[in-house]
Amino acid sequence: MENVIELQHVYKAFKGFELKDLSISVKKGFVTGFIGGNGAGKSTTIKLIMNLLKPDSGTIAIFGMDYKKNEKEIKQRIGFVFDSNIFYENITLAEMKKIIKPAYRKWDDTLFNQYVDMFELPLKKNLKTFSKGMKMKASLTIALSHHAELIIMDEPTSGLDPIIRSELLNILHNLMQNGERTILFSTHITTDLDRIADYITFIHNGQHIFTKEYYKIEEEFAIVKGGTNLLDRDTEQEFIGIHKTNHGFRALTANKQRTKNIFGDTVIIEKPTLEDIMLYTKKGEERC
Ligand SMILES: Nc1ncnc2c1ncn2[C@@H]1O[C@H](COP(=O)(O)OP(=O)(O)OP(=O)(O)O)[C@@H](O)[C@H]1O
Repeated sequence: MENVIELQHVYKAFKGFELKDLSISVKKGFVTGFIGGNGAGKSTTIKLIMNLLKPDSGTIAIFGMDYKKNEKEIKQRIGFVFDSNIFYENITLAEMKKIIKPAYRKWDDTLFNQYVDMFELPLKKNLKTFSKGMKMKASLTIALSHHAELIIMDEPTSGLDPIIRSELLNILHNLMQNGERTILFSTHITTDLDRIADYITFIHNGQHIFTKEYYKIEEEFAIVKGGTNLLDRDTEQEFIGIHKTNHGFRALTANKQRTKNIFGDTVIIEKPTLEDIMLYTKKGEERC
């Protein structure tokens, strides 16, 4: 399967933060949900992927190409759906289009007008009067109007109400039907990914924890509940993180089958959410 994005051993340091040896790939034709808590390094990774930041070491290939030689070609094929605050606010959407259109070889006015109609966006109103949801749709319209093959979205649903979020997720779902498009979608609203993500990439504290097909996460990981009498130094090692109360424990395992073999019927095993995986990974780290 073709990788549209490939990071190999990428290292980037800021004062007090490091992205460490990040090797991740994003597969063509799928939606990859990019998750991690606040400050995990999602935006930094996206900036590296967009060439808005340079890695200290390691390599980044987009569509198999390198930014040093092929920046223009790569940028033609990416649509970046950014945080609404980056918009030039004192112009209309029609004026915005005029500025952006000449930069793209494949700009398509018909498509632009179709999305403007579909999203019910006003062309002649100042962008600063747009709501967050409208800004998101305007940003997506621009990405789609130049036939972007790779759409990168940094926290696209944050700050949107549930109705607009749901609408956006439906739009993204429909966009994926031709199999040619790839979406990388960073979020900490993990429930949004239930509906559209094929793969999940999880980073924590600047480190890549895993990239997995969504359905495999549910096959491999599990929430385990039982009495604290079952816990000792050895059994605790089975879990990524444990939460103990007076009544018992709740823990996360990355090996559901092994946990079943060890604990049998003495524990309750449940399906984890992505939020559980993020929370217990943090808990596990605190325990160390
Ligand atoms: N230009 C910069 N200079 C110095 N430190 C930075 C810079 N950009 C990001 N950082 C730091 O890098 C860390 C990771 O930030 P980043 O924005 O990548 O995280 P994130 O996963 O996107 O978080 P959030 O979900 O809160 O947006 C943070 O500690 C942040 O303060």
